[in-house]
Amino acid sequence: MDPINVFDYEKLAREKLDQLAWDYYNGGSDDEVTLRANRSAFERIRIRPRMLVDTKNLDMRTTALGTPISMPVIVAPTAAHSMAHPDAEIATVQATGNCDTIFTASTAASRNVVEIAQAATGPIWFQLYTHRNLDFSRTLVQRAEQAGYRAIVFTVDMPQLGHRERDLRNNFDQLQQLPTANFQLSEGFLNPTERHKIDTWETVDWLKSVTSLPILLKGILTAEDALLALEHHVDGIIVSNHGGRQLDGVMAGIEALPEVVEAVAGRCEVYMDGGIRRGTDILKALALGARAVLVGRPVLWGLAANGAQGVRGVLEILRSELALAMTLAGCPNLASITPSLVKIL
Ligand SMILES: Cc1cc2nc3c(=O)[nH]c(=O)nc-3n(C[C@H](O)[C@H](O)[C@H](O)COP(=O)(O)O)c2cc1C
Ligand SMILES: CCCCCCC(=O)C(=O)O
Repeated sequence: MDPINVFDYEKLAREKLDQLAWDYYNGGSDDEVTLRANRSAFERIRIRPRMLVDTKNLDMRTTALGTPISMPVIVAPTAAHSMAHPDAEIATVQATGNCDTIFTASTAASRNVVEIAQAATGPIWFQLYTHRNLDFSRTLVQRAEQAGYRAIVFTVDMPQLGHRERDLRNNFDQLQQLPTANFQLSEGFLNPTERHKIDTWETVDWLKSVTSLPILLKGILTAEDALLALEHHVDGIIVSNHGGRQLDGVMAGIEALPEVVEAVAGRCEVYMDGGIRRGTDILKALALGARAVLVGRPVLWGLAANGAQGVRGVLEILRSELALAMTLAGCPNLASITPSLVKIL
């Protein structure tokens, strides 16, 4: 039977992936409290649907930093897609473009920034982890800009890798063993373990000085940091706990979203990720002020299950679930999805 929800893709991925890849993809840090919270927090938010609303001409199109997208769903940056499928990021970027939305390429992708751009069939963003050698990072960012990426997503929640016990038990040292391609782009091979360990707010200023692309900070969870992000003139914030893979015990993305949205007060775009698995999850995130959501693992499950077709299958399921949720909640368009649509228990 064809998958009818993204959890069906998760089961198919489980059958295809070896234990090491499965654990790397699906695992979180420490006790995985935050990983579970990313899902369970959605259950504490209930929808207040409106009846007898004309939703015949349902419209879920929006823009992300000015780029038109067909639905408020964007593909999150995730490392090393070659562990899921030999077509790797080439399949993912093409399937995402064919769904008319944005693909975010990870610094730790298994294909390099230029190859991914050349294969793209739609808009792309580039996610940055800085390198100890900031000249290398500058070159990477500028290469992304030249290759046609439309924004830089600077991930700020990883001064160091989280304590991922599944990977430790599998003897999987990500920093040494992840199949990454960008680190081989420059003068000779640069070891991916040579991450820049001292990102500070000055790094945001540095980034602004080396690119004219809009900058989003990914990994913000508090009003305090959202205000600092505004002081440093970012264009967008992605409320995220890195899929429960960094500091265990932090708030779920959906729990942190309202305080960030309130602090930002419309001064930049706010996105969220973590645990989005259903159209109703997307509806709740939009009601709490996200402009769009990002999805991580479900895309990897689709890729593992059936390459580009699987990625497209996952994104189309999310689209049709969101359409149904909007119809049943009486929301003909995204503007009609407001905080009054939800009640937090
Ligand atoms: C296997 C895996 C690899 C990831 N790699 C990156 C990465 O390279 N850069 C990054 O900013 N976030 C990375 N993330 C975090 C995602 O961008 C995103 O925040 C998270 O997966 C969202 O949660 P979800 O998987 O529940 O949708 C990764 C997540 C996973 C599961
Ligand atoms: C440059 C090597 C670090 C890769 C980390 C990938 C990642 O973000 C993850 O969550 O895993």
